[in-house]
Amino acid sequence: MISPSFRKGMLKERVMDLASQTTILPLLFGCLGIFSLFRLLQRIRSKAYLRNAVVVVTGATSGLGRECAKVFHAAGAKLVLCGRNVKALEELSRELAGSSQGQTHQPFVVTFDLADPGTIAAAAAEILQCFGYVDVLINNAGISYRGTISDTIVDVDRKVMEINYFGPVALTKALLPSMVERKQGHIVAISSIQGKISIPFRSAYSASKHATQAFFDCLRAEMEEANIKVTVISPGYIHTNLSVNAVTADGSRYGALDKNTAQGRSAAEVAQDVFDAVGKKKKDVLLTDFVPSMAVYIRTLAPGLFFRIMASRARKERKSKSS
Ligand SMILES: NC(=O)C1=CN([C@@H]2O[C@H](COP(=O)(O)OP(=O)(O)OC[C@H]3O[C@@H](n4cnc5c(N)ncnc54)[C@H](OP(=O)(O)O)[C@@H]3O)[C@@H](O)[C@H]2O)C=CC1
Ligand SMILES: CCCCCCCCCCCCCCCC(=O)OCC(=O)COP(=O)(O)O
Repeated sequence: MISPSFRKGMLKERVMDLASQTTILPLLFGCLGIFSLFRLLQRIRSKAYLRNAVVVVTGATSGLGRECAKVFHAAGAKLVLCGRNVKALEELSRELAGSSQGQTHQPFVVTFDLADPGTIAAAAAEILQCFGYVDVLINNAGISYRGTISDTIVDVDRKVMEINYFGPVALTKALLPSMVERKQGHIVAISSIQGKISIPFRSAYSASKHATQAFFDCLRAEMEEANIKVTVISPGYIHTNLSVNAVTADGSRYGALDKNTAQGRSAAEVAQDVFDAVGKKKKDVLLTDFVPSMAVYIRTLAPGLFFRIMASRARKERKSKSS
């Protein structure tokens, strides 16, 4: 037998439930609606920012650079494609022109070697001649490295620093005055999670990416007054030829696709993230899975633990190579 007071309590609870549902549900849908609208507006703003913008992509012959070229071109950017291989760049330029949907622009091609400091000023002048100015410079070109510090000749350290650090720095400095004059511009550096943490057997690569992070962080602060935006993007593994083209201790090509790289994210997907980050004028972006992201936090908050993990990683890798 249910007592009248108990029944009354239940009834009160049901009424309260119904009331809370009727207020919470519309509130929830309202918030979702506002959030979706906000994201839509953000996407429209990003696209408007990059439509008809002059975007320079270095390392456009393959991997992430090639995919960035596709994404930015499809969004209506005016591209300048850079690399060493003129045939590959012209092929890409034709492919982009052929795939055009909506209002797109025929890309220009500028070839130069980032490892040759003497070519960069002339390359920058050629880039500026394409459309008369540059809105966005994407410093994407780079090479990786594999080797032990003890076996690696210093020329290899210099080569990696030249391509990954001094080259992009020189190109940025050469294009900066015209951006400052226009009080408008955006510099993007494709770094790596290895610009935030060092992992064994990648000394030269990791050092070049740490230097990249530091330089472009300084640039962001110094250029704020001139309205020049700076975005540093730090991806984890991407499925590209980066490991195949990596340089080794004696300067020879590594020549193999590593398992980690093969299992990495698709370059097209990462290029879309790069587009979104640039469109939103983000300052610093990590594009990695949970574990590498955690590694960045552990390096900062518990460095001792991070160093132990890295030492154990080095021991294991050395053991697996010697067996
Ligand atoms: N793949 C990955 O796992 C990750 C990559 N990154 C970064 O992404 C960027 C792109 O690499 P990714 O696409 O993976 O690798 P790829 O090897 O596919 O592409 C590298 C690009 O850099 C260009 N390049 C290399 N050396 C030179 C040079 N001396 N002068 C001019 N251009 C040069 C290459 O052009 P060319 O035809 O002239 O050789 C190529 O277009 C790099 O900065 C890399 O460090 C960051 C994190 C992870
Ligand atoms: C939840 C506990 C977390 C514990 C953290 C353990 C630390 C794990 C170390 C993870 C290292 C990740 C390295 C990622 C490296 C990477 O993504 O590099 C990208 C590249 O630039 C690829 O270049 P490469 O030539 O090295 O293939």
